[in-house]
Amino acid sequence: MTGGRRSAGVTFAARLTFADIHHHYGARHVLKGVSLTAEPGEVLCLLGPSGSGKTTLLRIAAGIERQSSGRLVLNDREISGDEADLPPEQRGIGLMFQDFALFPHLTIVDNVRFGLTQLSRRAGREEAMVALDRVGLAHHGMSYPHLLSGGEQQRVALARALAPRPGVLLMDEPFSGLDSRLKDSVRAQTLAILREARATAIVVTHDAEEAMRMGDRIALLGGGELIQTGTAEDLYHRPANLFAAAFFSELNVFQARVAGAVAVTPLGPVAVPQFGDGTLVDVAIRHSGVHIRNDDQGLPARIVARRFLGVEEHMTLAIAEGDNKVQARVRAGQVAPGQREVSLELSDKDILVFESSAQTS
Ligand SMILES: Nc1ncnc2c1ncn2[C@@H]1O[C@H](COP(=O)(O)OP(=O)(O)OP(=O)(O)O)[C@@H](O)[C@H]1O
Repeated sequence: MTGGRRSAGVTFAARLTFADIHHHYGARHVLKGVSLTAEPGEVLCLLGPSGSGKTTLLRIAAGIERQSSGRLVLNDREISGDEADLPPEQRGIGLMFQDFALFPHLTIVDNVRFGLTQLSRRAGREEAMVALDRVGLAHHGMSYPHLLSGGEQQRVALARALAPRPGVLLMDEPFSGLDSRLKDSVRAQTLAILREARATAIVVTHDAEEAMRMGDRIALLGGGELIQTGTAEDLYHRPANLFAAAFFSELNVFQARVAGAVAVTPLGPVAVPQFGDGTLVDVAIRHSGVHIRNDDQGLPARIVARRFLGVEEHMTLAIAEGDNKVQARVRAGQVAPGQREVSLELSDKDILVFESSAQTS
């Protein structure tokens, strides 16, 4: 091996392309034509609710599951499709499971060596130590898993997955087993290690905030379809539809029919020049976009419920006219404890309008 310890263990990041992947479990169509590319060296977060097909897509990439149709291409080489179907160990793709379970009876270094079966025992141990060094745990090589904290065990699992230097590393909910206080620091460490190893990583999560914290890009899956791919900013500011918007923000949603380029909602009229008259639209207003004014010049409303959340308060408000309720997140302390009547205004940037999928007439 050439190079010193600090530069050792760098992977040759690969590009992985999913081309029109379909998958069925019996009669259930769980992936419906997913086309997606993870670029070399990027961290791509695969985000979606439970059952959207995230794990199935990873299993297909790893070669544990064979897709019903579609191709997988690593760099320019088909690894699964009409021409080829390489077994998992020949794909150069690493997989780190949700329950990163380590073998309790093996030392840490032997746990990491486990994925290096093609090497001699001695070379395997050396490579395992390089991988442990990368995650800052070389000094624990001769320990056993139960002596390590949850965060350290997670890093051992990461070292094990990186040790064979996969071109692409797949991680299925890698932080779900950690308690919430540990999660932030382990996530930051993992990201730093992935960057240093220059690995291409696909990270599955159902947590939009986690995807925003980790991903260079995010691919949002819903019902087996790819809904939208982009940066966190793209998905937050320009969601493709109501599903994507609701994944990234808490929303008040009102349905309205456009008349004269305006949609009238209980919170007032919203200009919608992009929609023709008669179009049924969903007007989504972020909870964080409903503000309490310091004067009485806005829309009158009454506080029905309020919950203190530290920096913010979550409020349920009844609009004076009609029987509508809206949710708002406001700065804590802005409204006096006993105050009931308030005046509302909206920030334009927190109003998102989509053609309604429920096109009833
Ligand atoms: N082996 C299987 N046999 C039959 N159906 C399956 C199998 N594995 C998954 N499914 C179904 O396929 C769909 C997609 O599952 P998948 O585990 O890929 O979703 P997911 O987005 O990873 O969900 P989660 O976040 O809950 O793990 C689900 O409806 C699931 O019930």
